[in-house]
Parts: sequence; structure tokens; C-alpha cells
Amino acid sequence: MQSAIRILVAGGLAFAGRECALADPRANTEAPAFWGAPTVDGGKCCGTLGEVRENIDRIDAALIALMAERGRYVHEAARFKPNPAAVEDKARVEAIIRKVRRLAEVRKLNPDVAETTYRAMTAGFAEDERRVAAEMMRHPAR
Ligand SMILES: C=C(O[C@@H]1C=C(C(=O)O)C=C[C@H]1O)C(=O)O
Repeated sequence: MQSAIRILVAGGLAFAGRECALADPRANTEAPAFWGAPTVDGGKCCGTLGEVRENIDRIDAALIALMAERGRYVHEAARFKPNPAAVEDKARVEAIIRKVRRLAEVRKLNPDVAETTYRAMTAGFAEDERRVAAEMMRHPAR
């Protein structure tokens, strides 16, 4: 009796797993869309989740290049701070947040996404700048 129950449960789980695999787009990035029509590039994109992700990967590479350039200026900013405790500038961060929210609106990007990203980014950059400032204090090259 118990083994019959075990077989039924195992069969049910296997069936549910198969259903999930069929419905789960992560299992097949070449499957057609479930809903709607393509919205990007004048309706040319995208036919598959794979195509969506190729574009996201291309944009991520460009964003990282821009972040690296931003990072070089953040390191430069450390030269104008007397010590690591003086690195963080909350008023400047709030001004940046207001600016990027406005820019996002113009570009039809959800301003909340811009704000969340920039709060994380400026916190990360400030941490990095503190490390650079501490290094400068240890080895002043004047
Ligand atoms: C780069 C600076 O230092 C820190 C990093 C900031 C940033 O990532 O934009 C902004 C303000 C500071 O917290 C700066 O003071 O401008």
C-alpha cells in the first residue's frame, strides 16, 4: 500500500516537473513569446528570449565601459578629499538622484529603477573612493 502511494507521489512530481519545464521560458530561450507583439526597434525585436538576452548582454558591456570611465573620475575626486571620512557627500548624491530621475523620465525609463541603481552605484563608488583616499593618506605622492 505504502509503495503504491510512493509511486503515485513520484509520478505526480515527475508530471508537475515536466509541465513546469514546458511553461518555464528559462528552459528554452528560443521558444516564441506567450503574449503580445515585439516592442523594441520599431517592432523588429524580439522574436525570442535569446534575442532579448543578446541585446541585454551587449548593453551591459557598454554600461560597464561607462562605469569604468566614471570610476576613473571618482578616483580623481579622492585627490580633492583630505581623508577617507570626507569622501561621502550626501548632498551631492541627492542632487545626482534628482538629476537621474529627470533624465530617466525624458528617456521613458522608470525613474525608480534609475534611483535604485544610482543609490547602489554611488554607494559602491564612495566605498571604492574611500579605499583610494586611504591609500593616498598612507603614501602621499607630493
Ligand atoms: C565622486 C565624489 O565622491 C563621492 C561619490 C559620488 C559619486 O559616485 O558620484 C558622489 C559623491 C561622493 O559621495 C564626489 O564628491 O563628487
